[in-house]
Amino acid sequence: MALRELKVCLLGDTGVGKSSIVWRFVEDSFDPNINPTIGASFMTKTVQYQNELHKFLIWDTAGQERFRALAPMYYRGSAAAIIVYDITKEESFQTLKNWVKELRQHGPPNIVVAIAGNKCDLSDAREVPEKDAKDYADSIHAIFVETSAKNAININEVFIEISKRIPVVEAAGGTSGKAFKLGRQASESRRTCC
Ligand SMILES: Nc1nc2c(ncn2[C@@H]2O[C@H](COP(=O)(O)OP(=O)(O)OP(=O)(O)O)[C@@H](O)[C@H]2O)c(=O)[nH]1
Repeated sequence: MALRELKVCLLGDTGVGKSSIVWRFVEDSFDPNINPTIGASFMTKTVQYQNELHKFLIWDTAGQERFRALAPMYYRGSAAAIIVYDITKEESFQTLKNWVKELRQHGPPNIVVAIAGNKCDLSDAREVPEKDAKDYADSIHAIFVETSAKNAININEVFIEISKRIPVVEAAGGTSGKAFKLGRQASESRRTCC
């Protein structure tokens, strides 16, 4: 079975739950006292997707402003970016829009963008309506899902949706296996910028 390495970075304000999402995905656990990330942290997880193995190389960036300038090191060369906001913090949704702009200007041209509205277990304190976020995600052709790292809601789904949007690698020109071409994306057409 073919193994593909997919570099993925997580972006978003501090405290929105980026590390908790990664921890839930890789270790299937939740630490309520997790510390803020310093710089960035790295974890991997391999999952089967159709007839391929997808090894996610996950860079979890620090959301604090003082680390912001480091982000390009992590989104450069990424197959996908998961931009996280906190559904109980409107400000974190505005920050997300700034990350989308930055990726458009400086990110890889074909990067898959996934928007994760985290802490959906706190819907009583919601500040960002799900429909507004979904409409915005649709307008930029991004994956959208509301997640809860705490209650393990929709975490695997984010990565499955990314796998679905990664262009298929097809053998081209006979059976030598030496030449490859990128196939059309399985899902809807989308802008090439993000
Ligand atoms: N209720 C709830 N709390 C969460 C959830 N995800 C994370 N948290 C809490 O939110 C706080 C921040 O989580 P982190 O995962 O450290 O956030 P981060 O985005 O990685 O923050 P930085 O590393 O500073 O960028 C922690 O106290 C977590 O326990 C969630 O889905 N629901």
